[in-house]
Amino acid sequence: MKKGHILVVDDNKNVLSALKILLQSRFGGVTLLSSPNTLLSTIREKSPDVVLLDMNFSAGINTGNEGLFWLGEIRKYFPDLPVVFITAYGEVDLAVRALKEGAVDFVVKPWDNAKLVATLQSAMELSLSRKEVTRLKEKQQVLTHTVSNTDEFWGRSESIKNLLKIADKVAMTDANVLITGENGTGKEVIARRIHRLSLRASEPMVTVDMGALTGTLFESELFGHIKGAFTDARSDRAGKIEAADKGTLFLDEIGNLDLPLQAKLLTAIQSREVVRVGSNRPVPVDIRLICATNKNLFQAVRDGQFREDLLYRINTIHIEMPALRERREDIPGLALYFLQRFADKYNKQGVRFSEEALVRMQEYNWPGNIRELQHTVEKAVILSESITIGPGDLYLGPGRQEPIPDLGDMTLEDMERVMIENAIKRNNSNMSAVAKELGISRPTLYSKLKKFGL
Ligand SMILES: Nc1ncnc2c1ncn2[C@@H]1O[C@H](COP(=O)(O)OP(=O)(O)OP(=O)(O)O)[C@@H](O)[C@H]1O
Repeated sequence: MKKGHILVVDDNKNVLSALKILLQSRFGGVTLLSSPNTLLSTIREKSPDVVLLDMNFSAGINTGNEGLFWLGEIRKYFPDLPVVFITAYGEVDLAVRALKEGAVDFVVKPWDNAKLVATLQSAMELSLSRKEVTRLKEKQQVLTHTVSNTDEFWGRSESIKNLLKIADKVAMTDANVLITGENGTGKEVIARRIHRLSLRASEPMVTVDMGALTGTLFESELFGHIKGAFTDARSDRAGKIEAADKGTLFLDEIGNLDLPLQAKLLTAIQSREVVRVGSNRPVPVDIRLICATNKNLFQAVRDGQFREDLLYRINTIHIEMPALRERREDIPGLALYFLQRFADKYNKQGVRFSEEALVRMQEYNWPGNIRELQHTVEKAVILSESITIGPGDLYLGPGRQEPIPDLGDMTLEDMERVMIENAIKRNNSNMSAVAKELGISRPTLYSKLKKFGL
């Protein structure tokens, strides 16, 4: 399919008609202008992807100043719109000046058709990727402004108060932050809060889930690629690191990154530059890095699975999210917060918890943490037939409400092991059910089984 819209500005009628014939068979649309006087209003009206601009318009004057003037105007009002100059033979010095002032390329008259089309096509790809970045930034701004403080509820426990104090203080700096903690403890929520309170809040926070992609695709997702770098690379594309320029890059599940990519990421962080796949041209980037993981990266370093120098780079400030069972005093507040939210969403105003339901929630261990509490409350609001949600409406399952055993001298690891062993027994070794009950993914469960030799 033909795509892209080219605006051609040249005072020579013959040039215009020749270009029209050539370009309309290759691009989605062509607009011709014989004088630049209405250039800005035409751009506003037609939204072209590329402007092909002559350097001289007044008869007898060939200083190129007119072209440069109009280039300046376009850059002022439409900074993302690529401009390609068309110059007379012998004006190459002038064209070089135009490149310095922001034109993306130039072609010399009389032009070679194939070369001209190729030049416009790559300018158009540039235009599309600039538009994509702008779109992402705008979208992010909308998100940043619609997520207000009321979308967070933290609680009053000492551990949470201390954590928020550190997070809010570090937000204003550009320090890299590592957030660790079990699944569902709010690592992403705290990352968003740090971004929102930072000086970069009007720029995007770009999230990359390091567990979702592998190999070249992943590398290109992070670093971008140039056309032809691999089979599916049909055009130049900026990666997520470039898209986060001037904003925050949130790398979720950083513990899943393999060693070769850890080395590339480290180089990018140290040099503050990225090199797109297939290119050797570094592009400068200005990012604030926030990483999250549920893995113990210090252990991963000892096991040779994570680079120590990278860990040292990403954890200038380390925030450890407490598990919900370690701050039980916050459970009722969080439950009521979610109750209010879902009562509004499902139009069940007036719905409330019975005393027993609140006690049961406070005693329960919440292996899936806040995410599990949120789902439990949502399900209860949807399914409960009375205005009062009782313990039975929480569907926490009999196995999950066992009294907390006397922990004696047990370490955190011992407890984890016992929890896994009990869950395996309860679920007759059905590993999907075990993972679900514990609120962790199957790969996480298997790596824990391996670790404990179960
Ligand atoms: N302080 C909070 N206030 C309100 N909701 C929260 C809070 N913390 C977490 N949540 C909710 O709990 C869910 C899990 O939070 P989040 O995704 O931030 O956890 P996570 O630790 O990043 O999880 P994972 O490790 O599984 O990616 C989300 O739906 C989030 O909205």
